Amino acid sequence: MTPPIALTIAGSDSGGGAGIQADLRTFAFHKVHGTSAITCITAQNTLGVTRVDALPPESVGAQMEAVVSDIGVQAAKTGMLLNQGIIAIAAQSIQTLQIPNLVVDPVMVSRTGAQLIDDAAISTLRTALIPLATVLTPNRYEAQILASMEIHTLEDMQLAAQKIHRLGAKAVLVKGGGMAGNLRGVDVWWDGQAIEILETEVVETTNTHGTGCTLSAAIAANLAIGHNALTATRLAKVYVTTTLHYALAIGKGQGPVGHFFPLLQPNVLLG
Ligand SMILES: Nc1ncnc2c1ncn2[C@@H]1O[C@H](COP(=O)(O)OP(=O)(O)O)[C@@H](O)[C@H]1O
Ligand SMILES: Cc1ncc(COP(=O)(O)O)c(N)n1
Repeated sequence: MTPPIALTIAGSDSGGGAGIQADLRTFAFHKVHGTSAITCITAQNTLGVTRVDALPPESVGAQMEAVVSDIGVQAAKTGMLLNQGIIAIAAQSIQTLQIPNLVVDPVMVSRTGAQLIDDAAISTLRTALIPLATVLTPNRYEAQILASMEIHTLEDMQLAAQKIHRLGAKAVLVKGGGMAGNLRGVDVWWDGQAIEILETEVVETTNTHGTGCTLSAAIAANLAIGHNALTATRLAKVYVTTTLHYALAIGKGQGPVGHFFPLLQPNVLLG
């Protein structure tokens, strides 16, 4: 068996809900072999992040080189890259290793609005990494920074997607999880030709930890399988909505989305 192969370049979430843990689980449930280049280690649970340790940028570059030179990848995604040095080496390695199909989740601001990386890192993300993206997936707050505008309405999401597209990504998906009301289930796609509104039902749960990581990993998995970028994104949106329906009520805070639904029928594996 020779499965499709995807690479996640992202941070570790000790609580298992987001970061590389969510990415590898998402790849597996798409029958895609997951590989990883770990950028940082967070001490994290459902209540928040208590500590972050970055890996040296050279370590991130070496992990990418090791995976691609031997195993090869059909798609990659980036998640929490943390600092300017890691962003620069990730961007450089993506080019020299000629990684096709890149999903950039520009992890900069949490859903609560807290900025996670400094201004120098945001600048390198903008100029070095975003232009390499096949699909760029900012949340509401990241889109506000990248488009230099406030986002309150569906029209604002559309305008922001168009403005951000000028940074050089092939397609931009402005995600609606941080919006109000029904817009929480709406993402806006712009690829320079057509606006597409990707809408699913809103799932009423506070257990939404890992939605962004899961979405971008699912897009990368679908690209590795061979879907075009818009189809890959539509399928990923349905996948993340399903994981919200099966979200895990664990911990004292915001629990993670749940990926086990294909295993819940009797007679699958141990049943
Ligand atoms: N309550 C919800 N119901 C349905 N879809 C949601 C909900 N919250 C987030 N999503 C979806 O999850 C994906 C991730 O979006 P978002 O939560 O905005 O990203 P991030 O985790 O980066 O802040 C998007 O496709 C968004 O539409
Ligand atoms: C290591 C790591 N990477 C990314 C996120 C963002 O998570 P979300 O998918 O909820 O936006 C996180 N909380 N931790």
